Amino acid sequence: MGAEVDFKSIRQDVKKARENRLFSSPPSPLIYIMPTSYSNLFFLGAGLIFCIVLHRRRQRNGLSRPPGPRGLPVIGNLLDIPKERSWLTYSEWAKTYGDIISIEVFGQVIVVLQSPKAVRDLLDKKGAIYSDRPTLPFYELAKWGWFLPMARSDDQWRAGRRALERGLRPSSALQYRPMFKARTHELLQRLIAQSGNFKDDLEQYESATNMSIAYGYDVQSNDDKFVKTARDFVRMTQQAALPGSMLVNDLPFLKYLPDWLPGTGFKVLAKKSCELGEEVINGPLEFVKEAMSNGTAKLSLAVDALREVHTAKQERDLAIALGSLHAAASDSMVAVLSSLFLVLVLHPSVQEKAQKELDRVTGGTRLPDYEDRSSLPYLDALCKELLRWQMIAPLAFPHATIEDDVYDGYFIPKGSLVMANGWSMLHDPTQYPEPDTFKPERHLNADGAFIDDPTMNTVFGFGKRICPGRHLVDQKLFIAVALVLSTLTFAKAKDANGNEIPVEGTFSGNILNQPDPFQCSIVPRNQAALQLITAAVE
Ligand code: HEM
Repeated sequence: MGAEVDFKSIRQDVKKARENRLFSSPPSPLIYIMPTSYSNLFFLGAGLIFCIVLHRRRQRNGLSRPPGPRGLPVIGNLLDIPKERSWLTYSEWAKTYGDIISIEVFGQVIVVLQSPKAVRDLLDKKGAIYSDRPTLPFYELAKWGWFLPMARSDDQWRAGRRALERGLRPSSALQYRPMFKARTHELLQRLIAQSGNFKDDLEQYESATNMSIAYGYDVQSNDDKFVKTARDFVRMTQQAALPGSMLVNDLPFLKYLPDWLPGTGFKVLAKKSCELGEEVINGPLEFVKEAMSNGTAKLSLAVDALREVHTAKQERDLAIALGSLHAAASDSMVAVLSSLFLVLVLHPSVQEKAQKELDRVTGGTRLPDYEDRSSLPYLDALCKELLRWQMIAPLAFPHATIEDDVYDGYFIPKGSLVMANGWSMLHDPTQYPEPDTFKPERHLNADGAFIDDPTMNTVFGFGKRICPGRHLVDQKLFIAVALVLSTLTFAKAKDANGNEIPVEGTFSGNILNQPDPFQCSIVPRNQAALQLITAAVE
């Protein structure tokens, strides 16, 4: 087992750092540009010079950058970027500036691509230039560069990608079908037990599937140490990525200041965050090695891959790939299935239509299975619409360029941060009429057959960085939606007086787009459904 990490003390440090405005969520950008002491004034002056030099260098070769809203001196467009759901603002800007826009924050050029063509031309066809990730000074200090979603495009990232692509390819995803069914049966049972917090139930389902694939590890509760560590780690990385959340990210030279100087508490936080990351990498793999040595290991990617590991470097690469898998996947299906529950509460007609289709196939006397998929086009369309309607990662993760480039007559400097706005592509009213309406029928043709729409791949990102978990999601989402809808009924919850509790149906987030908390009633559809659930988990 890896070194014990004192998570309580890390959480206290995060809290303290927030109070000291080293780390805040959501932050007020102004906090970081208002000098409050002489030392801050010095930092600000040095930062100004740094940004001006950077800005000049980025303007170099005579060509102009893509258009975008004009920013303020030094801080650039910092105040134009909303802290919540920034993809909506970028989509609005597309109407004025076109499919490719650029803005700047403290000298950092940010390019936003808003059409499938621009994304194909740059992120797919020029993947060799556009597949890096930006580094944030806090990530460097916390040594988080190993985490695949934010790793630079170096050899270690390539090794990790190779391991995940191999373990998660379509044929491998098929072998997890029995496990997906079993974990969904457990989820159904927890949902009808009515803990009152379906998000907890979804989180446990999500980590149970991921930990099973990666390590053959059975998650018994949401308090599981490996699960909590991964979740803490991912949430920290998301918070630290928010523009303006860490002063050192905006003024990178601060990282060179000596630790004893006041205002450098972020360095202590970074050191502890590094320990958290190491625990995500090593903790579960140590468990697998121990289980292998005493003969109790279950089939998993780890067991398969450890047989081929001969050097410490290979073991480290594997530990990083698997740690990335279970941490990267920790919130994704929770967001998608929460959206499903919201849709079923807000649109009873969708629930009715899907259940009618399912009953036609199963007769209501058995649970649906993968073999039924070709007879369930509305259900497939519903899954696709869930991924489109409130896509969970509308801006994917930022890519970065490793060379200067010219596109459509615009200059895109090396080191630019490049975001693809999937929201504007999948909410383009010319392709998806009434884009904000949840309408599974848009994915069906006039004969009711499912339409395979290549633009829908946008939900999984782009080029060499496309989500390696996408084939798993295809298998996992279909069976989860089929089992949930065939056995359960969703409706608005009622208060003590029997009045319906209103559901706003709002979403929030800046990196991950998820429904705001809401209450709902979840009950078995009928006695037969209850018996099917009970029999499935026995
Ligand atoms: C509904 C579910 C999911 C969605 C919508 C989703 C979407 C995405 C997106 C948009 C990216 C960024 C791609 C880019 O930068 O261009 C990504 C990256 C990633 N995803 Fe997923 N994902 C999902 C589930 C999963 C699962 C289940 C796993 C693992 C089993 C996973 C593992 C990863 C990893 C490791 C990366 C980083 C890839 C890299 O940077 O090279 N994801 N995902």
